[in-house]
Amino acid sequence: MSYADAKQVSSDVIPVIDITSLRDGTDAETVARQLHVANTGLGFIYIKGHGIPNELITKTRTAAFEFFRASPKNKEAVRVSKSHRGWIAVGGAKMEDDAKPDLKESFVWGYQDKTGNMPDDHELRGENQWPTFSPNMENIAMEYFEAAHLVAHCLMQGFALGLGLERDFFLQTNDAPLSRASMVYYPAQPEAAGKDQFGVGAHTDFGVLTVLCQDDVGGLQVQDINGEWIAAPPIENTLIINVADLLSRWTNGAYKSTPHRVVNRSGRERLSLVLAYDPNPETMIDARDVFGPECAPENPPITCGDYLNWRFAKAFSHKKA
Ligand SMILES: O=C(O)CCC(=O)C(=O)O
Ligand SMILES: [Fe+2]
Repeated sequence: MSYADAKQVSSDVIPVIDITSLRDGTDAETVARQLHVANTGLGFIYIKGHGIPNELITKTRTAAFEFFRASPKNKEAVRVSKSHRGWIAVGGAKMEDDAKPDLKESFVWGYQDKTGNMPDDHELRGENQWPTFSPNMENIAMEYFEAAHLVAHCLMQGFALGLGLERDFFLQTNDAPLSRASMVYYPAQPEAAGKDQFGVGAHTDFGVLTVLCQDDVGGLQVQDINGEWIAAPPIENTLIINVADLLSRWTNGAYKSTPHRVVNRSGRERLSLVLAYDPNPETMIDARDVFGPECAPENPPITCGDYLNWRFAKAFSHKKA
């Protein structure tokens, strides 16, 4: 296998779990058990029965393409702010200090209340930067944000049940989430870009849970426990979700946050909708709350907000400015 290739494996390595009966409550326990097994294994799952309407996905993707195809000058007007809202041009993100910048651009937005305001309680909060050239963007993006949050909430409830906790254990401070949503555009990666060029270099996700809506192009790869890269090809009508670092910390390493990367060799452009779900910034991440006072946490307790500040400062050049 040449560099940056990935093994094609059978579908049970990355399980497919239908969450319909968790969403409607008809058999939450069975789904919770399946989620628990998957999270203590690879930590990546295809989710069926997620409930995000296809039409919403389609219109969000259309808005995203309209945005990325706009002129650099127009996109410049919403260039990413210090609070991580807006357009991140190619070169704005890299996953390792000495890596080539990722070959992607993205548009990032976050929670706002029904009147369009957002709390001013954390460095990673700020006005969403809606492009004036795309008047529908705000409504569509916020509709998608809410729909993806319903999936995240449902999954967090399943995880809590799987861990033997109260269903809403992970959702106690959750009314103004620190989550970020992104539209991520990967141009077709030219062969000449070199073998150390990735759409997104190998990384684990920072926060609690990632809800990914990929398209039919492919290119996502996940590292298995032996260090081998395996392909996570598109499966129609599924989302991919993965445990991120803060949930791994919350569960004292029982849930796995697994490295992944994107190599878009398809010759086609690729577009993902990504929700990096996190609860409110004040949420205390302490494994003793999950496993009881006798648990010896591998990491000291930290708030969600402090943890994300630390991770962001490392990863994004606009936060280093
Ligand atoms: O686009 C994808 O398939 C993955 C994106 C990703 O890993 C991320 O945004 O953290
Ligand atoms: Fe990721």
